[in-house]
Amino acid sequence: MSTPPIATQQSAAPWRDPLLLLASVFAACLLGIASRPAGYSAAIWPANAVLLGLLLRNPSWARGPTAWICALVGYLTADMLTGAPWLRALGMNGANLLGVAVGWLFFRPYAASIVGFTRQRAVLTLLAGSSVAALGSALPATPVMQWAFASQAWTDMLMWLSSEMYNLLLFLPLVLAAPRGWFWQWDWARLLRPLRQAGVAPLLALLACEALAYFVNGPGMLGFAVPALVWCAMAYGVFPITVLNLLVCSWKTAVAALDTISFLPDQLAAVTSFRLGMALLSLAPLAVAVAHQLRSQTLSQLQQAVDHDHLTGALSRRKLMEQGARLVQRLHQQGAPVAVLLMDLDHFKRINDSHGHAQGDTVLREFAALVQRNLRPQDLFGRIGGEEFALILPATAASHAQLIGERLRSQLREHPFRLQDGSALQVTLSVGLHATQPPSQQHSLERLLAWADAALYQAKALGRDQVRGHWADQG
Ligand SMILES: Nc1nc2c(ncn2[C@@H]2O[C@H](COP(=O)(O)OP(=O)(O)OP(=O)(O)O)[C@@H](O)[C@H]2O)c(=O)[nH]1
Repeated sequence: MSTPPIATQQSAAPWRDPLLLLASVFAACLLGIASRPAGYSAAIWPANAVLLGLLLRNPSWARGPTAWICALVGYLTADMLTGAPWLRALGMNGANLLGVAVGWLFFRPYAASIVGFTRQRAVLTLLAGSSVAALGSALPATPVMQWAFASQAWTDMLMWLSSEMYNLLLFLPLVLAAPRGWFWQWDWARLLRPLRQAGVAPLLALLACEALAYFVNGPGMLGFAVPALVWCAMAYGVFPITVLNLLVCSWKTAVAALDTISFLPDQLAAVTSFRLGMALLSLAPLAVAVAHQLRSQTLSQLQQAVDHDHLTGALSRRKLMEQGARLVQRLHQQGAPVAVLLMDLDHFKRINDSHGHAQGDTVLREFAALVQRNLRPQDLFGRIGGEEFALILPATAASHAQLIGERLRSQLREHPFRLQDGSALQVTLSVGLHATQPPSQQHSLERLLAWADAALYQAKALGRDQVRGHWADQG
């Protein structure tokens, strides 16, 4: 699945993208600042992941200085409006920006697969890139933290690193997997579609697991949600699982913050272990959702290939017979007429022999396109084999079917097939048709096709380039 940039869905005003970036960074910073314990850096910091995700989704933004300047303004404004000294804000946010730049350089070659998670390896790429980006900001941040909070270098380094891993592995997938246009449209019907399709059972299982984890408590509670998250991943898909991962981890973080962990350096081991554990656990459901999404896409591509003729895009014979039989049966039950047309290009072998197989293929393709332009959505069009095609027209009387056959025949006759030497090739069509006379006639699709075939045989025998009908009283 290729996911186009979030922010290119509407008419592009030149100020809109930088403003969106600035506002996103500013809002994400405020969220992080709200989680900041007194006297230390924030417990969660989504701004870097949000910025990195936006830059990866909109590659042109990162090339000029505007996006980077807007991002810095967003960081600094949020920090200074909430009372941070300007020198500390500059140092810490410089480290944030450096981490984003390192992450962007790492992810840039993989942007096509990581945006929308279109390859299975994207989850491992996410882990590798997030580790590099986290290190890219933790290294320059460490001396700033030491200076700002008079703490120990090793402690600051690990606190920052684990926080960045947590933020990147939870917020970045959300931005990367957000569906097309989601940011602008807030299309709730579309967002809730997975829930409507797959039902609420996986979600209820998740709530039950979390309730159990809350009451059982202890270090093992981190893993309680995993089975339900895996179920949600298979049921709902990639974007919903990034949202659920974030909600579950935020909930666990809030419970841990109220209960046992202070998110201050004096609990370095617990904080680091908790953050890394949470972030790494979220990769399992994400990997399942990505694998499931890719499998579904492959299956639907295979189904498409099986159901359609690869040269002309018409239905395959098998699909036509399957769908057509159901359609004919339904029309019989409704007492509605149905017409069946068998169409065969005249002297097609000569086209192949005189102008080559490739030219023959072009004729087949253009003929199929011509027919398809004439179809209603409810009509079925399939390739029976070689240069023979069938049309099943529901609720169509014989006289109307005859007109359609004539129209296709004359359109093909006038269609300008251009040969390589510039000359024109004329192709003609023979059509045999049969239409049922409801309510008395009830015949199988095979029977209707056999009668249409008898009519086609007549059309060929009478000189080709014509439409012949077969009526039931002809036997
Ligand atoms: N180019 C091309 N030729 C095909 C394809 N499938 C079948 N054919 C050719 O279609 C030709 C059909 O020839 P015939 O069955 O003798 O029919 P015709 O020449 O159209 O003669 P009439 O039907 O009697 O008018 C054969 O030469 C096949 O090789 C295809 O996918 N591409």
